[in-house]
Amino acid sequence: MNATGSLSLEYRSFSLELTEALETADGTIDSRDGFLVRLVDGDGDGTADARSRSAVGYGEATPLPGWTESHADCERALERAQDAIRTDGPSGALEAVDRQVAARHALSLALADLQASREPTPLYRYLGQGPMVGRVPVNATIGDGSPSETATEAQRAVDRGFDCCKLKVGLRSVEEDIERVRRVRETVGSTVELRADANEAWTYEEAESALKAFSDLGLSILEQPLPAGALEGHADLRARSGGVSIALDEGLLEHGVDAICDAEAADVAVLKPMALGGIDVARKVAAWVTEVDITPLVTTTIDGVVARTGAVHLAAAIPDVPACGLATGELLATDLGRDPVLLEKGSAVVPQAKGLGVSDVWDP
Ligand SMILES: O=C(O)CCC(=O)c1ccccc1C(=O)O
Ligand SMILES: [Mg+2]
Repeated sequence: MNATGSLSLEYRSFSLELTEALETADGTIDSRDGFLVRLVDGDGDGTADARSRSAVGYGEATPLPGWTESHADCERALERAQDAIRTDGPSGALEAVDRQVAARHALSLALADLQASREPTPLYRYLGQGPMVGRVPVNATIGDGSPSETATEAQRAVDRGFDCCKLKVGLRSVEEDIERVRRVRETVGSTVELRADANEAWTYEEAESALKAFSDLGLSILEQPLPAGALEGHADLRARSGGVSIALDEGLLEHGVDAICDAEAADVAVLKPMALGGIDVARKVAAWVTEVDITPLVTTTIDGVVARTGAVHLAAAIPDVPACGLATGELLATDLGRDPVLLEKGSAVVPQAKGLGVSDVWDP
């Protein structure tokens, strides 16, 4: 692609309601507001040759308070990128959004989509240079609810083909959360993988008593039981987790890989491309954590189809990735366009078209 001149960035805002608010210990998510980004690379002289050389890349910035910059800061960053890309090309534009992770996510995704489309190769192969990957395993995401509501939701997910369910915990007493997991286990049987995400809700003592019960119930992963700051606490929990893997999500964003590794605070690292600043950054973090024997897994921040599909490509570029939190499209009442990712028997079918494989998203 040309360094300067022919590359232009456009963005438009969107608001996507969830079908039902997702209750987490961090707060309730009921709508996702952000910006769809389009990069157009073309000489624009109108000749057939120029048109055949012109290409489009899509990106999405969907800020989430507490995880990324604010909506207003994101918009200002995209404005800067729009100016910078004209004068200084992609590297100048990336520099202009360097500290706004959602805006950087959008720009870097649009650049990667454009470049992969030109090669032409599916985005995950452009990212990972690895073999063809047909599908990546995914988990169902289940919000807070009573024990019987939670069991019903989990069974519904299993009936639709999921074999891994992640339950949001930490909004009720630990006893009740244990009861929820118990009811789910009784309902779905022993072969379904169960995980829980406390989003920092617990004290050490609460986490310890939850882990004891969760271990007996065959829970595979407990995500972020303690506040992000508690690296030592997570390391201590790991030492007595009874076979339950400890995952850090908020903790990874706060401390980075080195500190987590030094403290031996995690078995699993949760990678959210929107919060890390892009799938390119997340891909590097994935390689880095793998090297220090931490298992990477990918989740969305309940994003629109552009960012969600980017996250599917990221997961496909990670060898032997465990089930990822990518089945979040079904939580949205509306979306930016047609979903190119089919969910089938607990897996996301990876698009094999060039680039992201997302089209028809620009016109609302
Ligand atoms: O991992 C999943 O199943 C879905 C993603 C998810 O749980 C999430 C979505 C938005 C914000 C935070 C989180 C989280 O993992 O803590
Ligand atoms: Mg989490």
